[in-house]
Amino acid sequence: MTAGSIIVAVTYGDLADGNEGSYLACAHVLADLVQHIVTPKKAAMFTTFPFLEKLPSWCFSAHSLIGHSRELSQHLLNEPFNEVKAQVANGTASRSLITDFLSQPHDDADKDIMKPVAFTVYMAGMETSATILQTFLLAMVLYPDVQVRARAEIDQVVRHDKMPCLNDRASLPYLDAILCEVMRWYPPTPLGVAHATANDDIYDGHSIPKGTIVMVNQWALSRDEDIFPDASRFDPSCHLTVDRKLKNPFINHFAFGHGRCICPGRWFVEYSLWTAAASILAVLCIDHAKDSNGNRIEVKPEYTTGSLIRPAPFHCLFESINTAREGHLRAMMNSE
Ligand code: HEM
Repeated sequence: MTAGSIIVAVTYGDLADGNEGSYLACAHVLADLVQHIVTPKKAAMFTTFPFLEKLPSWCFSAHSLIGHSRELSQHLLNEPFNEVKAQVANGTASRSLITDFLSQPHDDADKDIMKPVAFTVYMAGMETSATILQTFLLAMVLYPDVQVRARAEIDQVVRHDKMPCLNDRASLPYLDAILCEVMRWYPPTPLGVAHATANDDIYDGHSIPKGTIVMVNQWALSRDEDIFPDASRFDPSCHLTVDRKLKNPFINHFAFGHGRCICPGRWFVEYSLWTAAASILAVLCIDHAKDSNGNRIEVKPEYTTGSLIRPAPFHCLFESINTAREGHLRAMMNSE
């Protein structure tokens, strides 16, 4: 929800109470449907047997899902946009991507482009950012030593009654290394995003005809034991040099894709994710939850499959460990 709310705020500004939640819920259902419709197995089937594309959609079991996802897409494409337009007309809109667009001269053709642009930003950013935050929490439960080290770094740099802020970032390299490792450990799009070659090409002696589907296997990159020994272990240190500097900037992470279509939201993620992770670690200890008998509930790193993966639901316990910072955080949340 946090990841989605930030992206909605940037894209559409402050929407009416209740509407933001309903759009987010709708977007979540749509993302789930797309996961069912666009699977790596189906992509392989359509690539191997291209004639399947010519068949009407009712030939496939996903037919009703496609219809429903179309309705949801139309809803998300139009409703938040129309709401912001009405806010602009009655002078209640807060600044956003859409208000910036509406404040400039535009015609219907521009509007037809702007709606999907906003929708794409929102859909591309929401689930990926949510996955990364969930993976961060999962890693903190499973690797308490990493959590303790990250909190110690924050407490050494930031006064104990202050929240960490982006100005502190340069002094907190281990936290940056954690975020790089979260992206490496379980990249949200393990097979990247499919592209097709626009022309015939030759790569490393292999001929690649025009129209070939090309995917970067991020999962293989993440499991390259030459670079990441013991790759299934969560180990932020592998992203740091001996003098505690990040080996590669976060925004160059392979999990953001490559080339012309590399994720344009990566700076946004860098700041929003850093702020969320730093705030969580500064205020809360994340631990295994306990069952009704007081026994620790074990957690395993289990993930959904598909083009976008996320951790299977897991239990964890949050305990406030700094009342002064907790007070700041609550005040910030209540002032919104
Ligand atoms: C940790 C979070 C994120 C990850 C791992 C991620 C990853 C990716 C990847 C792998 C691609 C495809 C790149 C390619 O085609 O090779 C992509 C595209 C894209 N991302 Fe992100 N993304 C994240 C967050 C965001 C956010 C927060 C936004 C918006 C605020 C965003 C907006 C986009 C857009 C608009 C595209 C399509 C770009 C294009 O086709 O030209 N992403 N992202």
